[in-house]
Amino acid sequence: MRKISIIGSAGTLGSACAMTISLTNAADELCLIDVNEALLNNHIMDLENAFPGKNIYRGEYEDLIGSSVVIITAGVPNRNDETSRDAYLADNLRIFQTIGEKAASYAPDAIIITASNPVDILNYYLYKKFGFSRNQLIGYNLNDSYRFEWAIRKVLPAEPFSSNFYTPVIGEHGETQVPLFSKVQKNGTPYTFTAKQKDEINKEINTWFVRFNSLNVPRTTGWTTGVGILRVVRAVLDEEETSFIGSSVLDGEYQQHDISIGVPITVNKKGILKVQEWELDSDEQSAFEKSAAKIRTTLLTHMAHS
Ligand SMILES: NC(=O)c1ccc[n+]([C@@H]2O[C@H](COP(=O)([O-])OP(=O)(O)OC[C@H]3O[C@@H](n4cnc5c(N)ncnc54)[C@H](O)[C@@H]3O)[C@@H](O)[C@H]2O)c1
Repeated sequence: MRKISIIGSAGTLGSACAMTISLTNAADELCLIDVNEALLNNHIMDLENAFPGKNIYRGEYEDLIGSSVVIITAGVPNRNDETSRDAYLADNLRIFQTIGEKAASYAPDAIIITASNPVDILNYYLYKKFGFSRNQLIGYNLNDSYRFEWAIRKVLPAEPFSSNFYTPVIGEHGETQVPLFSKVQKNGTPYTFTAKQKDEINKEINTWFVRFNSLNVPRTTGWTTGVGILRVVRAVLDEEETSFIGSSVLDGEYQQHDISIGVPITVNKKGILKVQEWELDSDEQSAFEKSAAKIRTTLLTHMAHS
């Protein structure tokens, strides 16, 4: 019995995840939770018509019982004038106090996929405050790797759509993210970039968040995230091991402790089995260390008060 619950499911991300999951056979039961009852009922009336053979319903926190996977996309509304996801931290920490308590009491053994921002901090908060083990907690940051591929395709001349790219991004899900040019593969073969190409690709990545917000529409990236979270959900329901980048609480890997940050992880239905320790180029290593230092500073500033 594969029961998936989504907290924040009336929102852009949560409803997109409900849709992408419903399009597959990933869940036998989909429990949707949100404080915005009217909007959630609107989604449910729509989804149950689209998928009449599926068990999709509005739940309360008690209905988290029996969940194999809990996806958290709850958060305060997006604002267009922010340049950093950290701007939502204080408000979302308050929301996570309740969500963390409820998830820990009703679904203590579930795999928890957190998407709410800032994702590295909130994933670590769940670990530190509510007794989840680190293998249960995955912070969702795959959009960064998807965006790296998008930027590469934008910059490389006439790259056919049939080319298959592997484009991992580690570090913070934020301004200090680290695209791993040294690990990019095209059709399974390492790909080498010129310095100019790297600069152009970095520019696309580094200006993306501000450009997206400057459209002056408060909607976040529901489609990208719905696609990526489905991938993570399938991986954590499977006996087989899969690897991808996720934010994980570290315990000595990459010489880091007491933070959650984007790293390569191996997962299956038991959650995170292993953090893979890749050898990084020296510039990537120092960028990763800077990224970890930024997360640690934010944690020290905010967690002291929570
Ligand atoms: N990790 C990523 O890649 C990624 C990508 C996009 C957005 N995000 C983040 O995901 C979060 C959600 O984004 P969105 O666009 O779906 O926002 P949204 O405003 O559309 O939806 C958030 C939902 O959370 C609900 N909510 C608030 N407090 C709640 C609570 N205590 N319990 C249950 N539900 C609650 C709201 O009613 C709302 O429906 C934001 O923090 C956003 O920054 C992360």
